[in-house]
Amino acid sequence: MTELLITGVRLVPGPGDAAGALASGTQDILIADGRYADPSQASADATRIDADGLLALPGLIDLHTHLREPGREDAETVESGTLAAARGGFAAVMAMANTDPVTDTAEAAEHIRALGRKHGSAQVYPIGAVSKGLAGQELAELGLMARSGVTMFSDDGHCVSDSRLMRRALEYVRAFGGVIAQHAQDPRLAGSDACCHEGEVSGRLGLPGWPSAAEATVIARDAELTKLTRSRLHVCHVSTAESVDVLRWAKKRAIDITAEVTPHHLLLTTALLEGYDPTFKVNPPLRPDEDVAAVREALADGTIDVVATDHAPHARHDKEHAFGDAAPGMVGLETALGVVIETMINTGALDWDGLVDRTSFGPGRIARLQDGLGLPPVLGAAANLTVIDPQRRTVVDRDSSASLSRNNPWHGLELPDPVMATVAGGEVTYSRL
Ligand SMILES: NC(=O)N[C@@H](CC(=O)O)C(=O)O
Ligand SMILES: [Zn+2]
Ligand SMILES: [Zn+2]
Repeated sequence: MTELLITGVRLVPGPGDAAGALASGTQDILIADGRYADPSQASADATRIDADGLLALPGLIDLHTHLREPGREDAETVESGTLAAARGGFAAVMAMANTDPVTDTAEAAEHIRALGRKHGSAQVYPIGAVSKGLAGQELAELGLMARSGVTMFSDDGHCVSDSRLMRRALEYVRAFGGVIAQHAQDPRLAGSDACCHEGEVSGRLGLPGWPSAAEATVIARDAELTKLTRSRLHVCHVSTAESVDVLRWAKKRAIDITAEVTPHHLLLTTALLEGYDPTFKVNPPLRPDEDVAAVREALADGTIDVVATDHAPHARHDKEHAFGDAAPGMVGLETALGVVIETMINTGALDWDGLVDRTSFGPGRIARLQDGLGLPPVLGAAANLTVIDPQRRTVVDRDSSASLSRNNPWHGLELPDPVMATVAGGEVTYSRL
């Protein structure tokens, strides 16, 4: 029997009152053989972690991680990416399908799961592609992938722009309670060269524009298709006020739609593009202040359900190019919780229960994860826990990252650096205590 006793920690079990959940407040938490146990039964030789003054949250879950393995192990591997996840407080990550080969079969999904079991410092759940090879033509083997345990499907990196294919995908996953996660980008309004929010800055810098309408119109169409098929839709990386309006409208009509916002869209703005530094190139692009305010407000009121990182590591030789030619995407696993604390807790927009909902319970509900993930700690359940010091702050240094990539937009910024220990699936995956 291995026993871990976390002493004097203040537990934030999250909103709601689940039967048998540990009470909120300061206490000792015992994890015996990976499961929550009665701390009064701890043996004398239990490993002790002194967590006086720290908070314990249900383990974070990231719905949107790019691990790059198989195919681009020079940018990230399951090992390095999940190490970054553990350092960021994540107990589990959902791995996007845009690898090489694409995760578009049950075998490919099983391969990701096996890599996660072998090398993972976080639990790894594969996301299946919607279309074969992400080509947007033919549906992938959604049913077979579902039978192998896949619950979420996405062509992320590409939009499922064909309305008929989107309708078929939504119809298909409805049978088994799956969800389609859409990268909302109308390729006719924002093509593959679009790299800057369309507005004053894009005009002045001479960068191809990505209008807000390219996102909002796809969300509106997909909401209608979700209603038509009585299925379930999740919207990736929502970035604008117009998209938030569409989400509010859809939710009011009881359409089964959820949405995520990234840490970078909660804090960074279009103004950063002035220096043409490709570190700040991302899809969808960074937006102006008004949009940042709108997505924060939407996350606070629940119109946007969750935070998801869209951790998108890129090797130097793909990123260090002229702005227009560089690969889009930025890393984010290690800084995500710090950014959410800075933008949502330190501003009073969310309380700790709200943060637990947006970073753990919400993602767990959307992806329908099992294994004690996204739930309040309950005696007997597998432990997934993030221990934090919300006061701790650091200047971000891209070179101290566990990620293999250095496309870090937070480099040089002072941010909360809260994560002290992470427990995933009953195992301590990271600790600086
Ligand atoms: N966000 C990005 O700019 N890039 C992502 C793909 C995506 O999330 O659309 C990537 O895979 O690099
Ligand atoms: Zn995307
Ligand atoms: Zn992505």
